Amino acid sequence: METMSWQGDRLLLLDQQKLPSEIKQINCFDYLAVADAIRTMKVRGAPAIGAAAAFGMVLGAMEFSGGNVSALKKHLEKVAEVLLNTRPTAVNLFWAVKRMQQSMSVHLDETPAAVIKVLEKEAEEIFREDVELNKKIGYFGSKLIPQNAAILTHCNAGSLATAGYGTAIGVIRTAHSDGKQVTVFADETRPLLQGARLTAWELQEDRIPVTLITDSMAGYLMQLGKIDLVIVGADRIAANGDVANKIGTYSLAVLAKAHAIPFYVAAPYSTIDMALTDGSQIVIEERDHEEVRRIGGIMTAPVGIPVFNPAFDVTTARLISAIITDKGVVSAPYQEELKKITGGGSQ
Ligand SMILES: CSC[C@@H](O)[C@@H](O)C(=O)COP(=O)(O)O
Repeated sequence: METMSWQGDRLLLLDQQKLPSEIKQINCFDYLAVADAIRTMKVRGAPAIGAAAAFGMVLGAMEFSGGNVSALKKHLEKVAEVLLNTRPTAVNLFWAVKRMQQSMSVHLDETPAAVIKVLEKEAEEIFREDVELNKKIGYFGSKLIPQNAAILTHCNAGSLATAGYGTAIGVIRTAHSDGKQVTVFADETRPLLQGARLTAWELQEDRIPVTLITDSMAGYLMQLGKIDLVIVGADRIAANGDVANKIGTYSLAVLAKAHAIPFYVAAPYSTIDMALTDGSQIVIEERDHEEVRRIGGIMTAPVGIPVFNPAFDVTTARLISAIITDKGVVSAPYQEELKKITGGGSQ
């Protein structure tokens, strides 16, 4: 089942809040619905958020009536602001919206209808390109995966988190199809259980062997020698190689280092933010405290108990064995290599 599909007049999204107990699709007929789906994590995962926002820009443009192209451009600045204010950490969102705005900048002497067509083509290209990038990440990453490897992953960096195929899960998927007999341990990923609800489901659907563990079991499994490597996705990679990813990723990287286990990050170029010199500059989203007080909507803590709920953390570059990108595998020192991958540009 596809994460999203563009229907010409609306964006169809697989509602990831409902998975795996319900397979439900939602129609987004306007950009506000797309913004809401991103904010409420019906669509989530850095590249998927970027692609959804690109289609949100198209829907925003389609809602524009009357006026010339410069009025459309102004209207789209408002649309972009709404989309960009949904979630702060994944840079792919900012990258995709900026790319959409740039795509129209060379068509400003055309009619609004023609510009809307340009925007639609660009969003479709962002979507198509993401699948292609993931397959390249899979190709480069699979070479790092030994035969019979037991792989630990966190959150969901699979086809659900992207336009398709996945980044970290894309590497696992390629290694599996290369005949490497891999087995996966999926962290459940509190508080929203992307590992339990999404990764476990996605891998089971694809018949890739997967065992679910709670987040706190990872260290014990490493101590028992049951994990050969860790691979995760990323929401934003700073110029020095520091990586923001789902909360809990940093703890895994520290554990992996303590047990001398390789710790890999897989991400496309659109996740690299050369404008930030290091991870301390990454804005970490803090989400609703009820997400921690409840599991699956059921209260598991005293009413009103103080909570801290950062959705991401930053793993320092020195803990990362290598970053697997669509242009190849890079290792420390990261700055020069990441610059080459992005062409030196910032988002
Ligand atoms: C290819 S997805 C990479 C990351 O976006 C993923 O690991 C992650 O942290 C997702 O967080 P989420 O809060 O579910 O959007």
